[in-house]
Amino acid sequence: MPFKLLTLNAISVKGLDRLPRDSYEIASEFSAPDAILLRSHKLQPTEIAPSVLAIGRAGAGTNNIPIDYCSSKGIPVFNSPGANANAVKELVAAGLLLGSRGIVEGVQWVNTLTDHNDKAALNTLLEAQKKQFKGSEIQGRTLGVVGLGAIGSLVADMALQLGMNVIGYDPALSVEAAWRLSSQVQRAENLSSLFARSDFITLHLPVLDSTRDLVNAELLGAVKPGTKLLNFARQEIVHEESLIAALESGNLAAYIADFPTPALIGRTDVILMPHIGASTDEAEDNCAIMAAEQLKDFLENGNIKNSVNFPSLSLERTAGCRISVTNNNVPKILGSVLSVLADADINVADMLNKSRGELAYNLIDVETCPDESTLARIQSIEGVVNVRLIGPPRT
Ligand SMILES: NC(=O)c1ccc[n+]([C@@H]2O[C@H](COP(=O)([O-])OP(=O)(O)OC[C@H]3O[C@@H](n4cnc5c(N)ncnc54)[C@H](O)[C@@H]3O)[C@@H](O)[C@H]2O)c1
Ligand SMILES: O=C(O)[C@H](O)COP(=O)(O)O
Repeated sequence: MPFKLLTLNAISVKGLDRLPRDSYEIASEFSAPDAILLRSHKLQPTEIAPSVLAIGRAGAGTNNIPIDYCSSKGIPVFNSPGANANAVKELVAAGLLLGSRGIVEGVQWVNTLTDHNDKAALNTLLEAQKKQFKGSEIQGRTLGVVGLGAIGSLVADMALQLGMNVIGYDPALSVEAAWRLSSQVQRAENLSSLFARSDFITLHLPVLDSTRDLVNAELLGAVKPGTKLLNFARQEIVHEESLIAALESGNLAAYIADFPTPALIGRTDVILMPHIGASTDEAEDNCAIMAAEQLKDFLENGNIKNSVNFPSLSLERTAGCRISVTNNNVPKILGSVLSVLADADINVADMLNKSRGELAYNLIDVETCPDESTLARIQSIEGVVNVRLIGPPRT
């Protein structure tokens, strides 16, 4: 039986092509899909059918997915870390320049000159008026980067290459991200210090309960007059009323962001883009390929890579069947599962077990495939969230 994959956003064909059509049916409507692949679609628990085994986010942020609900149902949610980072970095470069030079106002003004048919007169007008659009250079200015993961570290490098000083803040920097980071990036001890020292501040962290409204009146009160804030992460990270107050006080000179809201649209001190940070051919392909390959490996082998709620786990296939078991992360459950297999005279060829937070996940390769009643006995063990029989390896 082919796997049914429900897509809830347009997903790059290059990604979908990683899923052979003899093994995968792909459609934007299915009543009982095996997996869901999406981008920013705001997924409601009611849209997740009981048949869903996994959810793939072709992108970085997973705040549009009800993660706690998925964990409670034993559904791993995957994302595509780093796959769109370069696209965002390039837009941040544009954002720094849009915030420093009279580009937006200048282009808008030029577009009003459609009835000027005389080239020489037009040129005289342009030369007389261009002083309105004078800006300043970013070289030598200080950029504060909040969040030094896939995007933040690329932005930091790009800014150094443009001759900026870079200060970074990330309280949970991963070891890989730390290795990627240039030694020229100065470390801020805390956010207030970063906000106080920067000419530009750029946000590259996820929206979580702990980061919602992180940029508040106190932090915005600490900035130097003339500071510009860039937000290509998520609107929810910036407290909107405090942002508007900081702009109106003149302390914050500009807000350049990828997340328009009614209160921000039309302000001359705000430049808004329609959430296009990851909207490049390259990023869309990279994200879709990564998400599709991760879902494929999970559906066909139970392996997990780049999940935001499950542990990473990969076990090379042996010839026979594989069972995956998700359970609450408490003692004795794995022992009970193995007892059920022993009672059914099923020999274990290989196994791997890992936990993350409140969940544990196990892959058990068996020499004979268990029948429905053996699987039902495993499912009935207290603390088992779900059990799945994965057929022999596909070639
Ligand atoms: N505009 C867009 O189209 C677009 C595209 C991609 C990603 N994003 C957003 O950018 C976010 C970051 O993406 P990424 O790929 O760099 O993710 P990432 O996971 O590689 O990096 C995020 C970093 O933020 C850090 N962090 C967490 N809490 C923090 C805090 N309180 N203060 C400072 N740092 C903190 C983490 O430790 C991590 O290093 C995504 O979660 C998404 O919301 C937006
Ligand atoms: O978190 C992300 O990856 C970005 O916000 C991109 O979202 P998109 O896939 O809807 O463009």
